[in-house]
Amino acid sequence: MAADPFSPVQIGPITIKNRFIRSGANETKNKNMNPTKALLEFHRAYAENEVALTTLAYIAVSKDGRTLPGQGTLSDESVPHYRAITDAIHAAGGKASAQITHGGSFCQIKDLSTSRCMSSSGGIDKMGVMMGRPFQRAMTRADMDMVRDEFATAALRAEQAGFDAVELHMGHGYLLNQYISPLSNFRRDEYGGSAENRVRFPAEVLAAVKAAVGGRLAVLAKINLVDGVPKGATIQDTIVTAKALEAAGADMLVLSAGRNIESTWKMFGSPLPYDEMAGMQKSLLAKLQFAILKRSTPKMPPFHENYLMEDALTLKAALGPDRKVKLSYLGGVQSLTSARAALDEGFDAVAVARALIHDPTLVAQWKAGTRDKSGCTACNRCVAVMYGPSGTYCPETGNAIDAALNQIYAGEETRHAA
Ligand SMILES: Cc1cc2nc3c(=O)[nH]c(=O)nc-3n(C[C@H](O)[C@H](O)[C@H](O)COP(=O)(O)O)c2cc1C
Repeated sequence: MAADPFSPVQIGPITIKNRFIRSGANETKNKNMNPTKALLEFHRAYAENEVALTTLAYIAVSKDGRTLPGQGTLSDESVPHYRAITDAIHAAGGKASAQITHGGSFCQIKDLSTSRCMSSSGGIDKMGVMMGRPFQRAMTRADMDMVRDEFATAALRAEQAGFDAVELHMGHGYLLNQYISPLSNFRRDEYGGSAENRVRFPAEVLAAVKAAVGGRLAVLAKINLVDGVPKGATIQDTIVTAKALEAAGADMLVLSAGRNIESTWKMFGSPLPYDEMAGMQKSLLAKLQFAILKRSTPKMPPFHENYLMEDALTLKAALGPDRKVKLSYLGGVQSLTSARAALDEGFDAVAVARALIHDPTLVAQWKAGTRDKSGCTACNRCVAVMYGPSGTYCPETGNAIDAALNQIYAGEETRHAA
């Protein structure tokens, strides 16, 4: 029977009050790797407006794992800052998830990281070429142990900071996806080759996180259904990936698609505004990067709601009726009607990013019955401004928790009052 969108659902050891998850979307509202009051207000608004689980996006497991200056890390220093945010979310009736991640070969911004970029495989990285830091090295077993332990430590710090869940980012081309995807994994050991081998390290990381916090925090993994380009991960690969992550103890899989360089259109179901993004860059190399990405974007059908449904249904069917792992549909949920359609298909929850960036009160409006369709046009200008000084907001609505908040708080850090 189809779930009521406003009925609770259990994810591992936690229960969230309804089926709506605010999907992780880089807020870039941290300063010196610590969250700001703007980040607190950003997420408080979601919790006050009926989002059951709001995800603080891209929290790097180490300083070297960041890809943008406004991203945070879970360090001993930042724990009290994050505690202030989770307290605010809890007081507003919501729950908080920390998306923990590492950029791997995407960590090319020289001022951000201290060491040479590392990835599943060595060589020249396409993004790195344009950022002036082209070479990445293949991770050794010692590197893999270090990163695995960093994920587990970050999860423990997330628990200290009052988070209810952690989400391991295994999609979109970041480090753990650099193992899963055949576009970036050329290893010849037991961590490369078949889909079973490619998911082995991400599954080890998940098992370490589960051993650290499982039973107290929900452990989610965000994965790609498909990479969306020839030679990329297929849905058959992802069936193997999902089964391995379920066996490693994942409580929920959040089902995304596409890679940051090769196939952003697959991730978003609509093209990125590359001209606007190029215009915001100072360096010629960065402008060139966006021009190349624009040229490589294929002609695609117009954006439509629930654009990842077909692959999501294939995966769900392959996991079978007795699957233990919960599944969150994601991709183009822009109305209560499309959210209901996903729940009617048997998904346990829906994750929403752009429609909630456009209007953080949307789920409350759905609950009150005052609105169905979001006004978000999937123009993706929120992605373009993410690289600017205000961090992520909707330039179309300039919503209540946008740049104004950043001005009020001017990057002020959020220290817990206690
Ligand atoms: C501005 C912006 C930033 C994003 N940053 C992240 C991120 O940090 N981590 C992540 O997993 N996904 C990120 N995403 C992807 C979204 O979580 C989501 O997968 C995608 O937008 C499709 O969902 P939607 O149709 O509900 O927007 C971002 C999306 C947007 C629009």
